[in-house]
Amino acid sequence: MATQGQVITCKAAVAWEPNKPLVIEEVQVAPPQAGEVRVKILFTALCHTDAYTWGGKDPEGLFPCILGHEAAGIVESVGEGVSEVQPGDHVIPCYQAECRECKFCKSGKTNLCGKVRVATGVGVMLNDRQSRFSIKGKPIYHFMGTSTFSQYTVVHDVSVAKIDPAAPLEKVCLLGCGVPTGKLLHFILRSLGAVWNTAKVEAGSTVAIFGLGTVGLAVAEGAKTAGASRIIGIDIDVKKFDLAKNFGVTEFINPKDHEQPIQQVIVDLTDGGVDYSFECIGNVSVMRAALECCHKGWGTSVIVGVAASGQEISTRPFQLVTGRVWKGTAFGGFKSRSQVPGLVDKYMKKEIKIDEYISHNLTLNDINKAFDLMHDGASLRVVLNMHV
Ligand SMILES: NC(=O)c1ccc[n+]([C@@H]2O[C@H](COP(=O)([O-])OP(=O)(O)OC[C@H]3O[C@@H](n4cnc5c(N)ncnc54)[C@H](O)[C@@H]3O)[C@@H](O)[C@H]2O)c1
Ligand SMILES: N[C@@H](CCC(=O)N[C@@H](CSCO)C(=O)NCC(=O)O)C(=O)O
Ligand SMILES: [Zn+2]
Ligand SMILES: [Zn+2]
Repeated sequence: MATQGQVITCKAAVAWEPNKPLVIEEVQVAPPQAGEVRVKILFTALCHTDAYTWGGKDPEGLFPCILGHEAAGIVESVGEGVSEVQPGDHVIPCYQAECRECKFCKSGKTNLCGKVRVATGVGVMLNDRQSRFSIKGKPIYHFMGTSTFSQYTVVHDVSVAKIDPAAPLEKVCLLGCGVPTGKLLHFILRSLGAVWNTAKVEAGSTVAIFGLGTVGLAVAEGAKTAGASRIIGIDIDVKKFDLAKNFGVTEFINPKDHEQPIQQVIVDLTDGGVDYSFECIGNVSVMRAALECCHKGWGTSVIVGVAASGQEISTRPFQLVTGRVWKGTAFGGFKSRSQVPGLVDKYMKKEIKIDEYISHNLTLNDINKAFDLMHDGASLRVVLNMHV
């Protein structure tokens, strides 16, 4: 291919400083080194985590950088030793890597992978601890090992999932983060004990979901599929309530309508608390409420939201002594390279929703408008066409 082994100059949205509008720049993207893959990004969506890092709340946030981690594209070229993908393959970059060799991957206990995390946390590639992005010689940091707000990006080979080439990339890009993250209910249930019959356990269970963005709505969809009898959605933005009905939410609570703490409101409504709760916001006070609205003896609360640097969670230990369980998840517990292709197949068979989470389609040039829509609560997922 003409570009193989060459530096590619293309457009990317660069975050020069926290909170300052992203700037569409011409960036130079170096060829992939050993174990790396250069991907032409066709479509990317925005996730709240991009806004969080851009907002200066991420202790791992480095500037200038190229954000973005929910995307789909086509492999342009591969570095030495890359065997699982080749130019032309359709792929989803995966911020959560899967090397299949490290102690995390081999543990059978987690979807986290240790192979490249040390590099992706500091915005560089593992090989030489350098960035593949630059502008006139000035390095620009990578983000989450994906940097999908660029027309071309370089990722580690352990961070790319090969998918069905028939899948529409403008839709399945959402499988790079938000939708799988919300599909975590089955993972949580599995981790509670393989001997349980999931369907029987779940029939009749009650669920509270704090935050009805894409992640919270995907949790609702999963809870509905699992047979939950009551799915209580909690949000301070009433616009989310009508929408959330389509994803299985059966009751709504706006904390602003209540004087009592929201956990008390939910405990009163549910005869002592819910079986499962999910915090999909990133607010540590809400995390506490989400734990404390769980039923004594068995209620499980899952932290999904990402909280700002320096924030800590707290509760009375008595909440845990009396049987509530507090846990968290990254990427819904899915092993990325192994399981993302299967999620694409499920979408193709109409077994999981994706289209319903896409509220806007814009272009890379509109990226700041897309962040405005997110901040105004006016969007679910905004998908950017990267080459228009
Ligand atoms: N753990 C993971 O793997 C993972 C993956 C993706 C996203 N996330 C995180 O999940 C969270 C949700 O992501 P998203 O993209 O769905 O975000 P989003 O911005 O689309 O949705 C957040 C929702 O929370 C609501 N909200 C805000 N403050 C609230 C409050 N105090 N009480 C009730 N509702 C409130 C907002 O109105 C909005 O509807 C973010 O923190 C994101 O960083 C985590
Ligand atoms: N950099 C932050 C951590 C951010 C975080 O927790 N990220 C989630 C994914 S959010 C996707 O939208 C995650 O998967 N974490 C596990 C990991 O990063 O390995 C910080 O340092 O606080
Ligand atoms: Zn995300
Ligand atoms: Zn690994």
